[in-house]
Amino acid sequence: MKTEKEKMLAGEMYNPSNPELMKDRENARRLVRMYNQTADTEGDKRTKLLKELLGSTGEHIKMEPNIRFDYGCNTYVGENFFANFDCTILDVCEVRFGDNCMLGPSVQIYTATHPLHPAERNSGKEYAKPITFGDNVWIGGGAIINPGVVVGNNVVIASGAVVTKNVPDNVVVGGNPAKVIKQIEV
Ligand SMILES: CC(=O)SCCNC(=O)CCNC(=O)[C@H](O)C(C)(C)COP(=O)(O)OP(=O)(O)OC[C@H]1O[C@@H](n2cnc3c(N)ncnc32)[C@H](O)[C@@H]1OP(=O)(O)O
Repeated sequence: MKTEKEKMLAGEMYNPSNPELMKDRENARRLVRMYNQTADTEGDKRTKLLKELLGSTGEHIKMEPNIRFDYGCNTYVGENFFANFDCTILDVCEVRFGDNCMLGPSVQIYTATHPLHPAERNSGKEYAKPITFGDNVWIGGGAIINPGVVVGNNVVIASGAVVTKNVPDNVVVGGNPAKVIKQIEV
């Protein structure tokens, strides 16, 4: 039989009050709190904390405080990752970034979701869908990425976009819901 954690990562309905999951979230909050209390002069400490918090990182990673994660360990970032202030990643399912990805301020990435039917939602059970980004993705400030979205390579997501569907390679998308604004010749 699957554990609640295995169900969660598989995108199935799971119980978030499960003790193992609560412990994982407490650990993430501890590391996030330490990170958000660091000074700008403590670059090495920030890198060390991010490497402890996240599932994996490249050599070069920078995130401006404050950061927020549900688990941290379910987020995997490639080489040269940068996130500006106030990045929120609800990584109930996996969030994966390729290389050279850059996030503007207040970007929000939500794998977490809930049943639409009120009786099912009120049961307390919930589920999530993974989110994936290719290489060379720039996400503008205030963009929201919804559960289950797959973003291609060489993509620009305009500021304030709400991305609800998959995004192909080499495009700029923007708006709510986000649509292709222009192609990028690569
Ligand atoms: C890592 C960091 O810290 S980044 C710092 C934070 N900075 C940002 O978040 C800025 C993000 N930049 C943007 O959103 C820009 O608008 C870009 C990069 C997406 C597009 O820039 P450009 O290629 O110069 O596009 P341009 O200004 O020519 O606009 C093209 C069309 O898209 C529309 N558009 C531009 N930005 C947006 C937007 N954020 N949302 C919706 N539509 C937009 C324009 O109105 C225009 O529409 P039209 O053709 O009907 O007139």
